[in-house]
Amino acid sequence: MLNTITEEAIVIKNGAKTFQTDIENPTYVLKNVDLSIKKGEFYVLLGPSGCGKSTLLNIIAGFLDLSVGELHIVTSREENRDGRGFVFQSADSALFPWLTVEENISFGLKMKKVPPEKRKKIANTFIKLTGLLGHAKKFPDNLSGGMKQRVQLARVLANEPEILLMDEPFGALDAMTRRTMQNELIRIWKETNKTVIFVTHDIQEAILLGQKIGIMSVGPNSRIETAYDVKLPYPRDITSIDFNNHYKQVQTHFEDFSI
Ligand SMILES: Nc1ncnc2c1ncn2[C@@H]1O[C@H](COP(=O)(O)OP(=O)(O)OP(=O)(O)O)[C@@H](O)[C@H]1O
Repeated sequence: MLNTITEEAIVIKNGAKTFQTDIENPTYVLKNVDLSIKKGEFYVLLGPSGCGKSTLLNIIAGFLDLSVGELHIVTSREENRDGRGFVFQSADSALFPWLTVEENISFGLKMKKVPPEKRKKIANTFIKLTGLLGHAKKFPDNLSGGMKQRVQLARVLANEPEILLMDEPFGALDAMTRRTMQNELIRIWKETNKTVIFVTHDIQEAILLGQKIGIMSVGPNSRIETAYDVKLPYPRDITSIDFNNHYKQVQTHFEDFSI
């Protein structure tokens, strides 16, 4: 069963972003971006390299501001920023190598002055959820790429964000580990009911994961050209005829350039 979708969690109206200042006619990376993501939805941002996917994700994360337009984030937190958790492509640069798996996962809780016993309990919950049982006392250097990405995900989840922002989180993993992590992410999303925004330039990954795919046009002036619904049940079979039909339909948006 798909997660229940009831209301909007993220809305962008007529958004634009330029990194240029002090000129009269700036070049916009993003222009006329309209986006609406429902609470509990798994939304994939798909587009060619350099079109502005990470820029858009960073705007939703609050790391960057829109130059033009409106961004609305709806979470139940007093500080909306607390409602958002960001998973980076590289776990190596996100994790602290001098802390164990458990310490990495509970780091944010320690910063929030959560008492040690409660920290341990929360860390254990997410160690279990992300399949890290038996690895709590290890250091990141002694883990595989997939395990490190699990730790990063567990650390983000331990802060209980309502919105999970993921920037090509499996891009650096080998093909088999990547497939395992994709399946794990779907399981975790279903168990936790988060809103997920997932960036990729891989059409197959987009169809495998997303309920909706925001297909971005080539930059500059990139926008969400189409919000494409993937009405396939999970887990999805990449060898099925239905999957292949979706693939062909999405691919038509990218026929003029390689993504
Ligand atoms: N801080 C910055 N200052 C200036 N230009 C930037 C900055 N960040 C991104 N850009 C430019 O914005 C455009 C979009 O970059 P972005 O990284 O968002 O694209 P992307 O779609 O995520 O690319 P990729 O798939 O290759 O990671 C690029 O032309 C990039 O050079």
